Amino acid sequence: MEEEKTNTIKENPIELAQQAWTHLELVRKKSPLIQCITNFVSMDLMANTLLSAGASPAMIHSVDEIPEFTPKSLGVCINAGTLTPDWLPGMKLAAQVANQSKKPWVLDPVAAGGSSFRLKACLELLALRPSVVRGNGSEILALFKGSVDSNSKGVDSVYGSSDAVEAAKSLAQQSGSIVAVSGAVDFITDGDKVVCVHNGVPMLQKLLHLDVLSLPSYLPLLQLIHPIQLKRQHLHWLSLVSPVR
Ligand SMILES: Nc1ncnc2c1ncn2[C@@H]1O[C@H](COP(=O)(O)OP(=O)(O)O)[C@@H](O)[C@H]1O
Ligand SMILES: Cc1ncsc1CCOP(=O)(O)O
Repeated sequence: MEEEKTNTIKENPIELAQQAWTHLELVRKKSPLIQCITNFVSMDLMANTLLSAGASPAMIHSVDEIPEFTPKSLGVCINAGTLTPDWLPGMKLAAQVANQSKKPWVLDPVAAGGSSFRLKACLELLALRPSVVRGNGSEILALFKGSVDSNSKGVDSVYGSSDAVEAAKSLAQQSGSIVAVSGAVDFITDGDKVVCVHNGVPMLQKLLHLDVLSLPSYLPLLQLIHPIQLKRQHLHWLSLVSPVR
């Protein structure tokens, strides 16, 4: 059904696995620096996951350091999970410095539809044109509609990922970002093509930050693989290197 509605891409799984391995080896060889501005809940896990991939994480969020530090990183991950007003300027500055230094950055708009403050902050970050936006169905729909969801359950989604595919495509077209929606099927779109990743495990809904689309910290690593521009086929390897699958 989803595949009929969307302009989906069929990939050769063996070729993808080979590419994924090559990419992982490259990450291990280069050990790139990834800056993360993320939530207090999964901060440790994000750092350890990046280390396990072979990267070098740095949880650095002070506006006093970002102008010097962000250009040294390969890419930046910005997660709004435990957002407070005092962290927002650092997030915005890191996004701007990343753009100026042509470094990719990923926006994880956690619980974007949960409150007016959070929604406004996530929309302001979205306006800074992230390379990748990664959210669950509720988060992507909230960004697309630009409205708070009265049914919001905070960080959990009240919609399936397939409910948000068209919103993700429109969001990608409007923002110029690659948009990834997690759920029973993970969808990744550049606004035209849609990659469907069918290897979800229900248990992953009950774990924080252990699935690949919930590992936005991995996404800047893709800059190593394609130094010019993040491409949707490079996102596919992420589905193959999850620590849980
Ligand atoms: N119903 C499901 N069946 C199988 N896998 C799922 C299901 N829901 C989520 N997943 C898996 O869990 C991952 C995390 O999805 P999700 O729970 O939407 O993320 P988040 O923690 O950001 O809300 C997905 O990428 C997918 O692999
Ligand atoms: C439970 C919770 N509350 C605020 S952020 C958060 C965790 C979000 O998890 P992730 O970092 O995987 O998006």
